Amino acid sequence: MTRPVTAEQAWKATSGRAGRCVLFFDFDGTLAPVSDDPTTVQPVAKVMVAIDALAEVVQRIAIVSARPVDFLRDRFATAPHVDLYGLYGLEHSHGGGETVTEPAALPWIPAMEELATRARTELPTAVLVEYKRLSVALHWRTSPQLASTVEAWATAEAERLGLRVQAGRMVVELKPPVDSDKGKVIGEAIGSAGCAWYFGDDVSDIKAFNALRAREAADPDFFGVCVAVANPETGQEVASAADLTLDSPEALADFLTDAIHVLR
Ligand SMILES: O=P(O)(O)OC[C@H]1O[C@H](O[C@H]2O[C@H](CO)[C@@H](O)[C@H](O)[C@H]2O)[C@H](O)[C@@H](O)[C@@H]1O
Repeated sequence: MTRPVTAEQAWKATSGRAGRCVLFFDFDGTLAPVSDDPTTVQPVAKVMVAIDALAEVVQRIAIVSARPVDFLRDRFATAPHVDLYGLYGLEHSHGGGETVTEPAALPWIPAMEELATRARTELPTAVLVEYKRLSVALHWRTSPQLASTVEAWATAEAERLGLRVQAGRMVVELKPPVDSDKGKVIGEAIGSAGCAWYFGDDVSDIKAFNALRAREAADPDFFGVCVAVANPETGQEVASAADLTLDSPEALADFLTDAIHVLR
């Protein structure tokens, strides 16, 4: 299909191949509204209802997130058919099965634990340190004036320890130097699907968009749709890279609910 597409055109094109289509979703800011406390967020209830219904018509549904799989499993406990890719693909779990961790990342667990402890000691107490076993996220949402302090600390630690830095919405994350990102996840997880949608809100999701584009370029029969969930923090960068833009996780819930009727 020649771009730009409308939502109606995109779902219509999907309906002819729904059984060969994968729906990929980012979590924070896409399925769940952003809030100050990362530990308490939940997906929008109506999204969960729509995902359940869509799972019956599409080939597969997967979450591709920077969160650990355990966190995602807790949120998707009622939807074991949803595949989970956590920590940018360093962990995954399929069909409610065990969590598999990328072996190359395992030796980094002690360094990450130590890093989180030092972050709590060395950074201002207003910075929220989120230890995720294989990565550490440093949040300044409740104290935006600390952004440059946190970024400078993270950059210095990344250089000192040989870690990778991932920027996000009022957060910077330190990760092991293991090749894994949302683009790589999508490139591998698409498998032999004939169609895929990716929904995301943050800069790390652009790599997933690019992976769909690359697949489309390599396979003219493949149909990919990239959807941005808009927000003032990532601004135009994600929206510009997408085919379609939605206003919020709540708008995504309505969008998916409408799609059920087209795909059935
Ligand atoms: O890949 P994602 O699922 O989108 O995860 C990205 C980051 O999401 C979380 O942080 C973001 O959401 C928090 C809760 O709403 C918010 O407080 C924070 O400001 C956002 O950056 C998560 O806590 C991070 O670990 C993820 O990297």
